[in-house]
Amino acid sequence: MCGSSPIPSESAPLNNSRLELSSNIISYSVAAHVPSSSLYSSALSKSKGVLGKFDDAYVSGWLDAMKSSSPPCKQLNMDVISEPSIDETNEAYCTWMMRHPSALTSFEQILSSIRCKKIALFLDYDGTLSPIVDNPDFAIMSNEMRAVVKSASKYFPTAIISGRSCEKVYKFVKLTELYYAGSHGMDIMGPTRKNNFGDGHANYTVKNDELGNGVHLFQAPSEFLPIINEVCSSLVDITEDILGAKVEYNKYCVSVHYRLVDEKLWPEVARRVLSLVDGYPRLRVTHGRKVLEIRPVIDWNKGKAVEFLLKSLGLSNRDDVLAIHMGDDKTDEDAFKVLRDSNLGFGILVSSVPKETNAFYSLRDPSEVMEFLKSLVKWKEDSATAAP
Ligand SMILES: O=P(O)(O)OC[C@H]1O[C@H](O[C@H]2O[C@H](CO)[C@@H](O)[C@H](O)[C@H]2O)[C@H](O)[C@@H](O)[C@@H]1O
Repeated sequence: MCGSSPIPSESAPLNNSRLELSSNIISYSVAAHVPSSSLYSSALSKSKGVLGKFDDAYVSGWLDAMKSSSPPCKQLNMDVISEPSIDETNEAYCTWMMRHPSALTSFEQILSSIRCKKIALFLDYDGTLSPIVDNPDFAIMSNEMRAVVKSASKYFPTAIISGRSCEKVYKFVKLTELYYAGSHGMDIMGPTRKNNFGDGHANYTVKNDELGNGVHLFQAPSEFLPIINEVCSSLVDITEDILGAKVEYNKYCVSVHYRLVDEKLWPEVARRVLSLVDGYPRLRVTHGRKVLEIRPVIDWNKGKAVEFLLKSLGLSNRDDVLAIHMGDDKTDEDAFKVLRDSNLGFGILVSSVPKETNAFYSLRDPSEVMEFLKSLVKWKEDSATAAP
């Protein structure tokens, strides 16, 4: 599985190209893995005349990233993709685990570092709280996972930090007691009962809405919204003939999924997306797990969102606070790095294959995430019972 180079490079070169998106639009071509030859020719001919600098050499840089952006799927169980188990991994994975030990087997060690500290929890959604599935609309969180996240939030301030929009991730999680940082942290909401955060921040707004009556604590400049809407519509148009391509609107970002696109057409997906975004100097393209993400060129990411939330919660610059961020994606590295560099806490990478990471610990998959959260809650409950 790991081959001669065991560390997949999810951070392969992404340009700072620009792009934008649309409204509540989700386009999903028919779910099938192998497009017909007529679809091939349709998809390929559509691109003629727009390539320009987006030639094969340029696109191939992206292709490497696209191919390595999610572990290969070994088994299909219903709609859930089971990634390679630890039993199937080779020596490289074991070596990697020595550098990024399991947060479960290291739980006692973790306890020794968090005892007497106030914990803040930052949780990615896709691939961390829910398993990676083919169709992003079906990335359902189990009731058991929801229950343990709810229990954790009773003891620790807990935030979901996702590439999805706040509204969308809230529809999956459905817990009003949490903080939500959607669009990779560009849209942050908190529960209404704790509405004294964000004072003095330039982008602070308060607005009740359908998100459990939450309040907005931070938002990227609203001028990006029409741009994103426009780009989203264009992306839907230019990918409609690519079987399996899906465009997902995430408010300040747009995702172009290619998980279900035949691999032969991946260069075409990249070419079209890069070409379109190139016309939007204020947008750029990054990649996640079998997804290209179009987002504003602003200095904001999941790491900044973690810092913002810690400050908002009165938890920054304190020796008695320890933050834990758990995530599976390249975008989670910004949060891992902030915690590592500032000594504010540590990251836990959720991965069943070796990856370059700034996280200290690792967990294999969402089921291990759930076990870890359960252990944290149990430790807290036991400590409360044992207290005089
Ligand atoms: O930060 P996250 O919460 O991890 O969001 C990142 C992207 O997650 C979703 O896509 C990923 O999960 C899908 C469902 O399992 C999967 O089909 C897709 O291939 C993955 O890339 C979400 O749909 C994207 O919009 C998020 O940006």
